[in-house]
Amino acid sequence: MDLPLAVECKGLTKDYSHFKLQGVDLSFEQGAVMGLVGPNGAGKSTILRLVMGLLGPDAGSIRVLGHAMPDEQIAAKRNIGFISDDMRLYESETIAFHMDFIKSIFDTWDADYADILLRRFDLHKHQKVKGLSHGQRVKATLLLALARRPRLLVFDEPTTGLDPAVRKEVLDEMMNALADETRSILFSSHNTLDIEQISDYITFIYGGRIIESRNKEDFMDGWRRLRLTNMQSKPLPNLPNIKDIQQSGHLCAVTVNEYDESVPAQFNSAGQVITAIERLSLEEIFLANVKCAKAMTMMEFIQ
Ligand SMILES: Nc1ncnc2c1ncn2[C@@H]1O[C@H](COP(=O)(O)OP(=O)(O)OP(=O)(O)O)[C@@H](O)[C@H]1O
Repeated sequence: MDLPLAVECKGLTKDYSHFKLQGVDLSFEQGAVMGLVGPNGAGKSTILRLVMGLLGPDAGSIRVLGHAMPDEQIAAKRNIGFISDDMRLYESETIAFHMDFIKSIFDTWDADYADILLRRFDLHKHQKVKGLSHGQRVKATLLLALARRPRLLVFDEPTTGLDPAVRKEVLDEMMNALADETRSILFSSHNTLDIEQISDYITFIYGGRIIESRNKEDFMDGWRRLRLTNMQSKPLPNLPNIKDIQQSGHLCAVTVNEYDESVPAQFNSAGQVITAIERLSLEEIFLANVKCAKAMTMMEFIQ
């Protein structure tokens, strides 16, 4: 029997006074990692809160592991581990207290795995929360979520404020949690390296809208930077997929998406000499997407 999708959002809309999440479609299958990337205020946390049933949408539908949200959130949440910055542990209690507390609620608690995570994360279970550093708090929260063995992990900015070593530990453990092929992760991050490293799918959000959502290989493969020399100052071909142009004298760097073999041919036909065609990192794609989306928003505003 086919498993239900890990997350299936259709036409999600949420209207705040100064912000609107518009027509968000977002789906991925169990066993996959979906990374949400976008600038501050793009709507990433709002989407995660909708997925968790912490907010109700104004329009659209959400199913998580086959459960309609928010109506069936109690059933869904037995199988979801959620971590966000605004989650609070009891300051005057120990990590062990929290472990016992979660264990008393969730019969899926895996005590052996919890002990392994304590050692891996170098945490002391009798230490009180108020004495933990930021990185130790993130690791303790991750431990509490992972040791429940949820089918879906939802993380809002899991690596913000972590040093590179702790960041790696957290990412490694997120990946370890996927060893079973039906476990899934939905997470947001400003850190494009994290997204690039562990995601199967990437969704880019800007101004409450999805700009691109596809599997990582297609996402990364669709973007190129063409370096051109244009001694006779001929106009560039008029292509809708040109996303950025940097001109310096006769040298020009053109960033395109939806790249295929026909693109260089069109530049050649327009009399441009291509000196290099480069792939972009996710960081560069992020910056090009933001620049382009900002320009589009300005155009809509002016019209
Ligand atoms: N409860 C609320 N009431 C009014 N506006 C809100 C509310 N929650 C979020 N917003 C607005 O929605 C927009 C998107 O916020 P959201 O937290 O989803 O963005 P984000 O992409 O997660 O940003 P960041 O990367 O800075 O965390 C922001 O403009 C924010 O001010």
